[in-house]
Amino acid sequence: ANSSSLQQKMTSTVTDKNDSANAKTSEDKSMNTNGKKILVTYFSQTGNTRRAAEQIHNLVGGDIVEIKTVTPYPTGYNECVEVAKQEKETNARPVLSTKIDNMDSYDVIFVGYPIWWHTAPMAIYTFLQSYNFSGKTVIPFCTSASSEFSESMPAIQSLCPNSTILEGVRANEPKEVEAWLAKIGMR
Ligand SMILES: Cc1cc2nc3c(=O)[nH]c(=O)nc-3n(C[C@H](O)[C@H](O)[C@H](O)COP(=O)(O)O)c2cc1C
Repeated sequence: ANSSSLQQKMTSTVTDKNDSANAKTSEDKSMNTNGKKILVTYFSQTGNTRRAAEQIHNLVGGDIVEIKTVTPYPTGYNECVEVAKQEKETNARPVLSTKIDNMDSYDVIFVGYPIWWHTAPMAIYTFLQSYNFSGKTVIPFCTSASSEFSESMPAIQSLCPNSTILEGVRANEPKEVEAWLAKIGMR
């Protein structure tokens, strides 16, 4: 391949690469993406998970997409808690407005969400059931008030039965996010 088409390929694979945040060698960078197409997805009601997703995206590159529901959740905390409780109890699948047409082209999908009622929000259940993640690498992360990441693991495991699921993290602390990405070989 000539250098300009290679360049094009690299930039379409790795967009928004934050070089100043990535002190590693170019060899490490290419190992990180190594022909793998990365997608960072997240659901966030109040912005915490969005911040974590943006940090991850800055560090690993790839594309980033917010998972949104057709019906927004109430902005009031108590009201939102009630709706979420109802959805969990009825095993609801809230309809998403987010559609990712080229999901097949991604190899590695980060999936971020707040812990709601000790699991992932039901919107994440809808999301993970909307695509075929077989053979793909799924990397979950959450934010929470106090719950451990592991509370959401049974949901992710049952929703992605044929995926390689890498160790997830509670991504509240930016420092821990960096350490975690290094640990799972994504930096
Ligand atoms: C409906 C609802 C349920 C929640 N349930 C839990 C929970 O079970 N455990 C916990 O530690 N935090 C819980 N929280 C707190 C959120 O997980 C936490 O604030 C998270 O960082 C919010 O992420 P976001 O800003 O991306 O929406 C809940 C919040 C809401 C709105």
